[in-house]
Amino acid sequence: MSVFLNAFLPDTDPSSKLQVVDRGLSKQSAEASASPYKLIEEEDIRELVKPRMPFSHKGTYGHALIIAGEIRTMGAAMLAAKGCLYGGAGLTTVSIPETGLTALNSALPEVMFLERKQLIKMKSLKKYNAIAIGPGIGKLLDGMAVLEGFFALKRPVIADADALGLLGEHQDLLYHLPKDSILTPHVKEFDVLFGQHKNWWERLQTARMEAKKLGTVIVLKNQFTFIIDQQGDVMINQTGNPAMAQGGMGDVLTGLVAAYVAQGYSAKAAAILACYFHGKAGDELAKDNFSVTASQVAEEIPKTVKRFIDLRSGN
Ligand SMILES: NC(=O)C1=CN([C@@H]2O[C@H](COP(=O)(O)OP(=O)(O)OC[C@H]3O[C@@H](n4cnc5c(N)ncnc54)[C@H](O)[C@@H]3O)[C@@H](O)[C@H]2O)[C@@H](O)CC1
Ligand SMILES: Nc1ncnc2c1ncn2[C@@H]1O[C@H](COP(=O)(O)OP(=O)(O)O)[C@@H](O)[C@H]1O
Repeated sequence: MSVFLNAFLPDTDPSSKLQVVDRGLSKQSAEASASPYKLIEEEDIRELVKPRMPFSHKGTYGHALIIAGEIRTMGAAMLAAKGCLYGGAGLTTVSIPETGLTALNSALPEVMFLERKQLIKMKSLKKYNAIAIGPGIGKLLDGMAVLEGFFALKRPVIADADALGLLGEHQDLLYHLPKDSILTPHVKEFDVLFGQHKNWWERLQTARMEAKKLGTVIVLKNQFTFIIDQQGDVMINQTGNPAMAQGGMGDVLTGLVAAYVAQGYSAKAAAILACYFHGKAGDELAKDNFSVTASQVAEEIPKTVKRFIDLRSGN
């Protein structure tokens, strides 16, 4: 039986009711029969996810830098760092204001710290395999200078929350985003970036066009998150549930995306794996909990991934 796009949208319109969604990612949209809309299936994740290797060490799994937090939203930085740590990055460094250092060392002793003033020293950034910017940075950090620096280095970034606000205000910068960057807007942030939309069908058409034009991956978050790749194909994530509708959930997702980029996955694969396991961890927690916190989701991720891999290998 065919599945139609409107089943995954919070609103309806005639076009989405007619748009067929393919099950699974294997069909390519160049094929005549393939739809640009594809449901992510368990089988797709099985093909993407890589096991931890014998004789591997922290260097094998990459070093992620998370630029996040200000006085009132230091928690966003902690949650993003936590998502990255529990997502399996070999090393995680967070750049927060120094006022958050005691909290960081108490809550997440595994995570290292980078002073904000180091961010504009480009040489010191070369060692990072993934750079995420935005959760809770507010307006205190000179985010523009930092973003311009990354862009000059041509380093892809994962941009979320307040960094998306900055890109929305400075469209010239948006169109200089390094290729293979990942944008992770929720619906309001998406409209700040690309203008107001009447409905989700229109929003998806814009996302497809912009992802192609920018050469980036766009993760448009909702109950069903849409991952739009550089070719304009739309992958629909089916995991996740309303118990996860709590502040900080997106911050954990950003950290998780960074963890997968650091581990060497492509921008598209990192976005797919992060959305899938983030939602699946939330689904497992929601079996016993009416609502789940962002911290719980981060902490659940290693178990969720382990169970998934063990099921594949029949353990
Ligand atoms: N512990 C912390 O420090 C937290 C910090 N956070 C950070 O705080 C900053 C600002 O977050 P805010 O929550 O104020 O601003 P947001 O821009 O995230 O949200 C503003 C409002 O938009 C609406 N909205 C959000 N998502 C929506 C959706 N999918 N559909 C419809 N409406 C939606 C909600 O009414 C929300 O109150 C961000 O940088 C964020 O990363 C938040 O993540 C919450 C937790
Ligand atoms: N009802 C829901 N069903 C599935 N996932 C949800 C639901 N509500 C929120 N989420 C997930 O939680 C995250 C929320 O992100 P975001 O709005 O950026 O949160 P925050 O800014 O508070 O960190 C997204 O990944 C979204 O898919």
